[in-house]
Amino acid sequence: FFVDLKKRGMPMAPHNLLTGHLLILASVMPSFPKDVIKNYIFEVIVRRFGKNGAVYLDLWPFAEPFLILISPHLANQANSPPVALEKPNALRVWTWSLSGGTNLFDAPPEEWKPLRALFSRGFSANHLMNLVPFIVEETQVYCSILREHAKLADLFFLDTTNVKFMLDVIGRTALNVRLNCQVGPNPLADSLLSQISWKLADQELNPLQWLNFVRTLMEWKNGKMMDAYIEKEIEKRFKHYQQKTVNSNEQFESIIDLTLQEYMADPARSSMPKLDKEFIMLARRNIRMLLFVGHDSTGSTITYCHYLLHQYPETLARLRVEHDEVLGKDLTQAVSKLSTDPHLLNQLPYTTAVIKEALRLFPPAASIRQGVEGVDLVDEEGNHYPTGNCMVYILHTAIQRDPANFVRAKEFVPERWLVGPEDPLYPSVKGAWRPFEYGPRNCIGQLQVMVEVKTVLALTVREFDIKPAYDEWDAKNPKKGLRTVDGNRAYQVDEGAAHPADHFPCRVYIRS
Ligand code: HEM
Repeated sequence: FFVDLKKRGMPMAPHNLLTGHLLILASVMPSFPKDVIKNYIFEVIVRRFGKNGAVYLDLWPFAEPFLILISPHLANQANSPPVALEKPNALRVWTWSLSGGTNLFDAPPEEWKPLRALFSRGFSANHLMNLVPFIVEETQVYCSILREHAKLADLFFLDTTNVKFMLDVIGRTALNVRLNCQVGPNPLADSLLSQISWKLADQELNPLQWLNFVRTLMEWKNGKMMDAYIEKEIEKRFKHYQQKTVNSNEQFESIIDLTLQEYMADPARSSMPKLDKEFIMLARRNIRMLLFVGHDSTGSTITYCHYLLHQYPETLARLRVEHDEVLGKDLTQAVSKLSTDPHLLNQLPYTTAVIKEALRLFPPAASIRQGVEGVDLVDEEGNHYPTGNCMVYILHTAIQRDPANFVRAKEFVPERWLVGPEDPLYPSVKGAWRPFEYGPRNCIGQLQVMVEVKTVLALTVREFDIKPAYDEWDAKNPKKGLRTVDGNRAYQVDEGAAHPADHFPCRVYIRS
């Protein structure tokens, strides 16, 4: 396949019949810290050997052929059907131990369409505002944990704290249950976190993964635990649904409640006395998947917001002014104001810009599609790139940090999201900001992310100063080798989503 691509003049690094591009990959790796996310390495290969932001990469026997993209122009085409709808099998190897089987995230097109329709009500803008009081409630627990760390004056790992915080939030918004994993053990949260940690970062690239029997056993055990917990909660939601037809005053409904209503709206099902097996399986798998995608990337985004705000004190000051203006200077009032009037979150344009800019510099995800035989991408010069037989991989970090796409690309400049087309800062390249991807399979949870992160920033940045403690951590834990990427110590590592290296050691202080 690669010999043929090469004959047709497709861009790639020098190719060896036996080792493909593995040695090229190995030659780039030493210029990065050992634990770095592979996307940084792929970017170097595209820039060195690619053409107009595309390169073919052969990592056999570890992976299927890749077509890697760092051009917004080509990425936009990859997110138009038919390529936009197809997900590769390699992705399923990774996601199924988390979800237990096919789900909205990885389903083939014909199964995906009805699933997306079934779940979309739970993610609508209107519904999201109902969630704010519950997000606020979990944020109060989060703040009390930060206060405790401030009191103890200890070094702790902000990213780990944020991941648990977001698990509590997604437990609430997806399943209507308080997991309380910020403050203690919870079987569902613990099994999910164990499942993630058992997944070798390189699982999808390792053809011998099935030899690890202990992991297989642990994945089975964690899966059973998650299924049992979720099934019990789904049954509770079904009982609630049945009662609710009598008492329709209840305000709050989680994603599973709305999905259940949508499912039962079919007249053939409306008189069902109990839930059918088909729905239970579908709900179980998708709730498992939502618990994963709904906490991981958002936790990382909150960490990077704090990291960048610490590095840019003027931005932090401006953010605090916006919160004073919209929520009042009395911090004790902010909680009740947000809970009673969640629409206040729509009056925080600078906060929105801060989050968008953090997602630009440190996008927690990338995008992957299965190419389709006979479908080519075409660059600005008219060159064709066949997608058939390839996983089409779009590198968000590379696109979003590229000076060709953004003025002052490496700097944290939220102001760029507030200016008009006449301003040189204005982001004018179509598809250059794509943390949630575009097209039919874009992130269904993106509005929820913005609501969650705005709430957290609104309730933390005025009370706390969060200071990275990497220097202190490194002094206590000396390691050989590189420890920064592009000057950043909090470079991204692969932990499901992309997270800051070493879980972001930090100290927190209460502001006077
Ligand atoms: C900062 C946080 C998040 C980021 C950056 C993010 C990013 C993404 C991206 C890039 C995709 C497309 C993946 C691809 O093209 O291969 C995606 C899909 C998806 N995301 Fe998110 N996501 C975030 C949070 C969430 C949340 C909170 C939820 C739900 C509670 C969620 C649910 C989903 C689902 C279900 C899909 C699959 C959609 C489909 O195929 O129809 N995400 N996300």
